[in-house]
Amino acid sequence: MNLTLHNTLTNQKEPFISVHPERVVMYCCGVTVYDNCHLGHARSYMAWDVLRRYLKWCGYTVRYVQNFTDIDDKILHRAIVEGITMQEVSDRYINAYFRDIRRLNILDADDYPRVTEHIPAIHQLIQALEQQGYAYAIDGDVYYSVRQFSEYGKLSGRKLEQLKVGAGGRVADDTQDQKKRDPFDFALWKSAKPGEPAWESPWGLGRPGWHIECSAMIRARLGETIDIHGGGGDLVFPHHENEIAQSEVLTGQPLARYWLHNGMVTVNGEKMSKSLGNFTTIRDLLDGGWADYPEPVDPMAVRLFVLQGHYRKPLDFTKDAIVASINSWQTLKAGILFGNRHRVALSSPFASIQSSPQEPSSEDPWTKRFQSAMDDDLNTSGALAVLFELAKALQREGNRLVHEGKSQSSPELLWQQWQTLLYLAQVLGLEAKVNSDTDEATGKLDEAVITDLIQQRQTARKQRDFITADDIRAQLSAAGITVVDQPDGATRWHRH
Ligand SMILES: Nc1ncnc2c1ncn2[C@@H]1O[C@H](COP(=O)(O)OP(=O)(O)OP(=O)(O)O)[C@@H](O)[C@H]1O
Ligand SMILES: [Zn+2]
Repeated sequence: MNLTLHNTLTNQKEPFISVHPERVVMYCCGVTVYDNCHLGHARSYMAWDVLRRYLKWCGYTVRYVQNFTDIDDKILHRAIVEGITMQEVSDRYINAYFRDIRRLNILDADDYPRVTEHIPAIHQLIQALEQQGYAYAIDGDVYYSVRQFSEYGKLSGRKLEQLKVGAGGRVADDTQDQKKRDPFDFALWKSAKPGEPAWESPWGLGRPGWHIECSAMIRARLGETIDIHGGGGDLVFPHHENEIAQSEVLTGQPLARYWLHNGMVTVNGEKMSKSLGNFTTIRDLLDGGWADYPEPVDPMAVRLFVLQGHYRKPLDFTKDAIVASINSWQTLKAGILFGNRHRVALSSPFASIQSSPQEPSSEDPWTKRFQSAMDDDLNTSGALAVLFELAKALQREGNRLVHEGKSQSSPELLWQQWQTLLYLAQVLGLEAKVNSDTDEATGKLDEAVITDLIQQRQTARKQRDFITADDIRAQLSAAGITVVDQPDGATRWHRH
């Protein structure tokens, strides 16, 4: 196990060593649930999903917790506009979060704490800070006294003197800010304004500030020190800096050993964000609702788009980049479905396809290269290069099978390469679902494979390569598919 991860705290790549040798505890800041998720959110959660899958493959038991911010000015604003409660807004967008994020094959977290469920834990933490002189209350508001924490700024590398006054985060409020003893202080608890949802507290009716929620939820659900804390790079300051300040002054322990931050998805160089209005939702992208490319995009192509870049770097969202990923996915998918497509021709090891692929040996050269790329701070583009090489090698053999009736490598070797491809692709969450109506025992082709073959045949016909076109027709016919060319140039098919 040689995993190195870039730690924002030290600004360098460090060997990963967990607190407990077999377990990894991870927390990542979740979404504020007032709207549908966009591609920026998808990128963040995909990065942690890949890290989690990789850690599991490395043999760790991973506990992964991700919160939902369900108290926030933006949620409240939406509730007022729609004439519904804050909880109705957050419930709706929590459901939407699951609907969208699961389509991208991002695994569910082990736990999704919500702020509204942690009000007592938040009170306890604020009280402890107050008792020890790190927080003070004024007129029902409570503030963290930043100058009391000598290490403030250690994550972002900023010195207090350089900080912009009033950068308290998105919960900052002008009138309340005027009460602070020091402009750098930030709100832990905010007194209720008329008509706002509010909770009883030792300081009167109010609601928590934004930063305190993560400190309180980590403490309540995971303890004093976790292994990995993740989030977008835009959260380093002030959010994560404040989380450290709130938690570490009390425990004297690091809140997290490794702080990981993903780069932003950008549009023309600017962060994709709801507030800037330059966002594309996951849903629109997957359902053909993106004006630049009004066709449904395969969720796996979106995954490829994200994983082709390094998680720490900015990722510019353009039509060209998405189209390139759609095409790359076709290549990888053909490799992933190699066994399903050629099982009849290859018979023996392909006769019974298992539902989960066989784990490759650690001595396998493809696997070693994949692993060393991933060990290098999750170099997913390097890992993908290995998958593409495997897919292309299989594709060449597939073509031989179709054209020459036999492959160059033995079916056993092809089986092994194919299993390695399937297995490693799954470590990155890349899977081509075989339709449920596929009858694997009889070797029937599933729809994705058929459509793919028909597309290949159409391309061959356009290029006047009628031998390949006829081969594909024969292959489909052998699998029980009749191909009918329509007068308008389209091709239909049915099972015979
Ligand atoms: N454009 C983006 N690229 C990458 N990560 C992002 C992007 N936008 C948000 N994130 C990350 O997604 C997670 C949840 O974000 P959150 O709900 O706080 O959204 P946000 O930053 O307020 O976005 P918005 O301004 O669009 O509402 C955070 O870790 C955040 O850093
Ligand atoms: Zn957080």
